[in-house]
Formats: sequence, structure tokens, C-alpha cells
Amino acid sequence: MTDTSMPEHVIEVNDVSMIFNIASEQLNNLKEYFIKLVRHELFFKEFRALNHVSFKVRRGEVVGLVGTNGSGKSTMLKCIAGVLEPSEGNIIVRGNIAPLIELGAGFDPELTARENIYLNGALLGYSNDFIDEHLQEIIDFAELHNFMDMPLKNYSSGMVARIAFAIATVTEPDVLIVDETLSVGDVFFQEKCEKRIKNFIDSGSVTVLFVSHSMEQVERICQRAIWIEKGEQRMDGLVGDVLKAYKAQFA
Ligand SMILES: Nc1ncnc2c1ncn2[C@@H]1O[C@H](COP(=O)(O)OP(=O)(O)OP(=O)(O)O)[C@@H](O)[C@H]1O
Repeated sequence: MTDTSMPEHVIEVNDVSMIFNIASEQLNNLKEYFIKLVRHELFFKEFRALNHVSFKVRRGEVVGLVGTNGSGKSTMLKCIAGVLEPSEGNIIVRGNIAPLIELGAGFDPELTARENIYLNGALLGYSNDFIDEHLQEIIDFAELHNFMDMPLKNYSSGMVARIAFAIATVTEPDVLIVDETLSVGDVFFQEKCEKRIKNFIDSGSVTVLFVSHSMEQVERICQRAIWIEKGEQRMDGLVGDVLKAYKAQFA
């Protein structure tokens, strides 16, 4: 049931900037780093990965973030997911987030896939009982029945993606963040994930933020796109219009 008292914007990104401190010169090893540090010769310069970005996303909207390599898309998603704190501005997220970013970050490579499902599930806020109840469903979706007792360090990146996607989407999240997760999966898994995302979209209550370098995939999944380039917000609008402008820069 939709709660009409809820504010209609599920995500609010208000004038967000992200500044990273990067070493101003190249250091070749840790020893060099410590010598410079002790001599107070270590200087940093500021790098703005995001520069005054603002946008709002309504419940049920499916938004694609596009931009060339290093333009700040993942940084934006990490700020929204709460993995990074913006240097300036603020972000409001109303509801629970299923973040499919930095796959494997919430996993322990030494543990088996089965153990990792419980570990990652706990990080996502699921109880042990809940996982017990849904374990088979997760394994079925990931289609990795024979590999459940293998340590995750022996998994391929696509296999990790399968497990991560299956756990994160076992229930309907308020906000689903998908950052290149699907790109490491094979075409069959990609189709399966897209179908699950589409089901969420059809329910009308899941908000999806999606990053992909496949323009075709962005066009197929998203209604709206935001173009971020070198940390600057270039355009925000209907997916067709934004992709047209984005592609035109290479023409
Ligand atoms: N922890 C960090 N420290 C310093 N710089 C960082 C850090 N994380 C990201 N950056 C820099 O911020 C910029 C934006 O990176 P980001 O990963 O957000 O780009 P992206 O648009 O997701 O790129 P891609 O399409 O290649 O995945 C890059 O120049 C990157 O080097």
C-alpha cells in the first residue's frame, strides 16, 4: 500500500561536492611516503570529483547516470548509499537502500558463499531467521547450487555479482542502486537481473539508480538520465534527450 503521507522525493541531492586529497607528486613506495611524511614534505592537492551537483528523484523513478570514465558517477552513488560522506552539501534518502556498488565489499573472501550470504544479509539489515527462510530463493536466483560451500575467493567476479544481486534484491528495496553490477554477469544473468529490476519498476514503489556504459541498456531500463562530466552536472532530463546530447559530444 502506498503511504501518501510520505514525501514524494525519495532521494534529494542538495548541492553536493566531493573533494579528494591526492598526493601532489608521484610516490613510488611506502618508504618514500613515510620519509616525505616525517620530513613534512608531503603535499596534497584537492581534487573535486563532484562539483555542486543537485537533483531529486521521485518514488518509482528509474534514473540512469551517464558520463565518461572518471566523471564522478560511482562517487555520486557511493555518497547516496552512505559509503562516502560528501565534502559539501547534503543528501537525503527516504527508505532502505540496496546498494549494488563495489561488489564484494561486504563479503569475506575466506568464507563460503553460504556464510557470505548471512554476512552480507546482516549488513543489509536482514536477520538470520529471514535469511534461513529465503536462502533457497537466493541460491536459486544465483544458480550456484554446487558452489555454496566454496570459499568466495575462488569465485569469478560474475559469480560474486550473482550472489550479491540475489541477496540485495530478495525483498523489494525502496532504493536499488546498480553500478555496473550487471556488466560482469553473462548475458543470461543480465537478462534475469533486468527482468527483476523491471518487476520492481512495474510495482511503482522502487526507485532505481543505474550506472552503465551501455547506452542501449540505459535507454532500455531508465526513463530519466543525469549526465555528469568531470564532476559537473551537464544535463538532467528524459533518457532519450540526454543520451542524444551525450553521444553528440563524441560526434
Ligand atoms: N578515494 C578516492 N581518492 C582519490 N580520488 C578518487 C577516489 N575515488 C574516486 N576518485 C577520483 O574521482 C574521480 C571520479 O571517479 P568515479 O569512480 O566516481 O568515476 P566514474 O564516473 O564512476 O568512472 P567510471 O565510468 O570509469 O567507472 C576519478 O578521477 C577518480 O580517480
